[in-house]
Amino acid sequence: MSTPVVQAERLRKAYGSTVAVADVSLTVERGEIYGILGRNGAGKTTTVEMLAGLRTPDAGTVRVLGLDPTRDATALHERVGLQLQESALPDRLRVREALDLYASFYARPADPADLLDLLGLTAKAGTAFKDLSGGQKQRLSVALALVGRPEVAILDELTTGLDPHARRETWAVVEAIRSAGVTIVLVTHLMEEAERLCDRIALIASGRVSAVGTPEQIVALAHGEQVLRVRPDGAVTDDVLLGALAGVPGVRDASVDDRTLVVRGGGTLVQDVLVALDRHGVRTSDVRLDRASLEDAFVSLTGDGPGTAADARPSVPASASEV
Ligand SMILES: Nc1ncnc2c1ncn2[C@@H]1O[C@H](COP(=O)(O)OP(=O)(O)OP(=O)(O)O)[C@@H](O)[C@H]1O
Repeated sequence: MSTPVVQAERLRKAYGSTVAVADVSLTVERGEIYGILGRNGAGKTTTVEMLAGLRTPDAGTVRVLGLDPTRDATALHERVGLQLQESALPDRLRVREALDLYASFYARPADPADLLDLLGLTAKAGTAFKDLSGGQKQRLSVALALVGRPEVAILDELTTGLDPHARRETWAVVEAIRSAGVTIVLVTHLMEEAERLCDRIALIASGRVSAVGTPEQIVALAHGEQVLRVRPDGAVTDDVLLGALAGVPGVRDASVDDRTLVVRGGGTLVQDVLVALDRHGVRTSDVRLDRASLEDAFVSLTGDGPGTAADARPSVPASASEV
């Protein structure tokens, strides 16, 4: 196997008495979109700032493309593209001017016209920064991160504050960048974004990695595969419902919520549960089967309750699933 693009081992970083990153290890392979997922304050930004050489770890080691981001900053500057949260440019600077300016920092920059095209900004080349929409500003910040033709792009909270349409457009851009051969480290607190884009995800909670895997593996790690909801016809007591499931294969967990039986498990769960209920005289015409979501997995693996969504930034639409 080729050398990993990013290899971080046992990273730690504290700000005074606040331990932002307690113990983070991760390995990013060439060509993947690697997600760093966790709620606000989990330590994601501090982690990627150490990967980018902007902060020196208190302990642990980082290698990016085999180099040390702090010691070999000059060599890595050409090879790592960085898009940090809420990047700002002078109001009057026009899109094309910003790209030309950034291109001048590199020996072999990308063609600004190609980048504008890739990011859907060609029609905005002459527009001042202050007149761009939120999504266009984000896409410009990605263009600026890519202008040095990096092998790795680190993108932090890329779609925070964007409406669902702009968010989807930005996701398409991330996929296009990966198709162009760039390895991507994507920081996000949005479940949907991680699930949709990432090949692998590291779940981070309280400065530690609580799980690493493909979105499917993480979901499976937490819960198995299925969540079944059954609403009985007519009045049935909770005891009868739960009693009917005793010893049924595949059932891992069952509860009753507002007269609905919620069963988690795997295998032939639906069939096993419906047969068991029928045997106990419970009739039902309202059955729903969901795959356990990444959000369920997150709660189960990190111990963070769903109420944590209240910590999310207010600019993020409520429709997005947040951690
Ligand atoms: N420069 C700093 N000085 C002091 N504390 C900091 C600093 N930067 C971050 N922290 C604290 O470290 C912890 C981790 O912050 P960090 O920004 O790495 O988390 P995050 O997961 O990226 O969250 P967010 O998405 O909100 O940026 C938080 O408690 C934060 O308040």
